[in-house]
Amino acid sequence: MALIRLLTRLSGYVHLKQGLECLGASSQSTRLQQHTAAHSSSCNYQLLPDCLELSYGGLVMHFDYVWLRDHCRSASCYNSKTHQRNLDTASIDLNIRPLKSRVDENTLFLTWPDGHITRYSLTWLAQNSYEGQKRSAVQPRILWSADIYSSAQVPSASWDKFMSCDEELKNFLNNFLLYGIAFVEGVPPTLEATETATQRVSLIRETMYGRMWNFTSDFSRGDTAYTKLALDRHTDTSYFQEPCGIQVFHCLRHEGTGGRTLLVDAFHAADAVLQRTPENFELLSHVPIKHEYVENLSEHRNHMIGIGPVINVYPWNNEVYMIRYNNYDRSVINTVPHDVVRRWYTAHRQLTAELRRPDNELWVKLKPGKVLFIDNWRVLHGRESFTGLRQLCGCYLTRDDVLNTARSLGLQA
Ligand SMILES: C[N+](C)(C)CCCC[C@H](N)C(=O)O
Ligand SMILES: O=C(O)CCC(=O)C(=O)O
Ligand SMILES: [Fe+2]
Repeated sequence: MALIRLLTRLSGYVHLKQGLECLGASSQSTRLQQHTAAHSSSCNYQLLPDCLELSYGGLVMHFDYVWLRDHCRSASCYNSKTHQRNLDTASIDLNIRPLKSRVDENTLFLTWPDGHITRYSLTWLAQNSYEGQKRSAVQPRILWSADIYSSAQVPSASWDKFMSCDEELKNFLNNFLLYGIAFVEGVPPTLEATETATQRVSLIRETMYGRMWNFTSDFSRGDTAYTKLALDRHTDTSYFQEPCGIQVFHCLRHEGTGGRTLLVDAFHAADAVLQRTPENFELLSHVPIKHEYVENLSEHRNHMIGIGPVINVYPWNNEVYMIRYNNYDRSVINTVPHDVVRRWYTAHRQLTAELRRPDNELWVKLKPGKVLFIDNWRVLHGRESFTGLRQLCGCYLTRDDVLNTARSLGLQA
């Protein structure tokens, strides 16, 4: 079925071919070339009937003319103080083409039928072209097995520096973005200090579990998390339309045995599925799955529903950005026919086998003072069963605000 779509997406040839087709049909197309003397950055472009083709920095790119007019950054079209568009896109003639064009070393100039001139920096065009985006990752990451993560010896942030020094926060966030987990050590074992640590990174995302939570195995809520039972690897709040981006755990005390935390890089597992069986990856990234949380206690009544595929990818580069994987909270499958259901179960089994490979399991014992941040869109968590009193506090964070902090420190996020 959609495998063919996936393969064309991955091959990256489809648009190049379209470009050549418009070249073939270009009896009236203008052919202009310019070789700049500077370095190796030679630039060629031609005005094809329905797009501008630009070769620059080793890339062949195609820009639609309406797009080019829409992305004019001149003072009348774009407010560079607010970074907002002034131009009314709906006023652009959908058949617009430039009247004149030229290029110098770094800049392409287009003159539009009304005389308006747009300047585009060639590097800006390369960065913002579809062809450029297709090759690059939105979020560079290091996919890990337990061995890869352990050998990397990723340092934990230390509480004092973390709170006072931006460089420490930046390193922490850099590790968090690369691996999907990061630790702060030396945090006072209190809910208040945990809250202070999280607020250094982001806004707290309040949910029906509260803002900061502090829980033990008292079954105070209608969920297995509030017991002493083992929990298999999963993402939390898969039953939200937008699952919580980050989860924070701080074990304030444990007098007993067991209770270790399990962490698994689900993007690494998804990548193994993609490499070995692309049609299974395709199914997991297209079949909509419902997750549901139904709580019916006298003090707590909640009914949450979230729908979306297990693997969520950006369609232009097939990069995975979010996984929903929670077999406890997965609800009835009733939106696909039985033959697709069968193939989906096969695909889900393969992903599960990858997630359960012992070499993908990172086990850590959370101790008072050690705060764990987990990317809940990427890294699954679970826990071993335990005995005794175990008290865990933490919260969820707003993903947008974590990424915002990272960007403000100069990181790609
Ligand atoms: C973390 N905290 C104890 C507050 C909530 C646990 C939520 C558990 C739920 N089954 C889920 O996976 O989303
Ligand atoms: O008890 C734990 O270590 C984690 C439980 C859990 O999965 C959760 O609270 O989300
Ligand atoms: Fe959980």
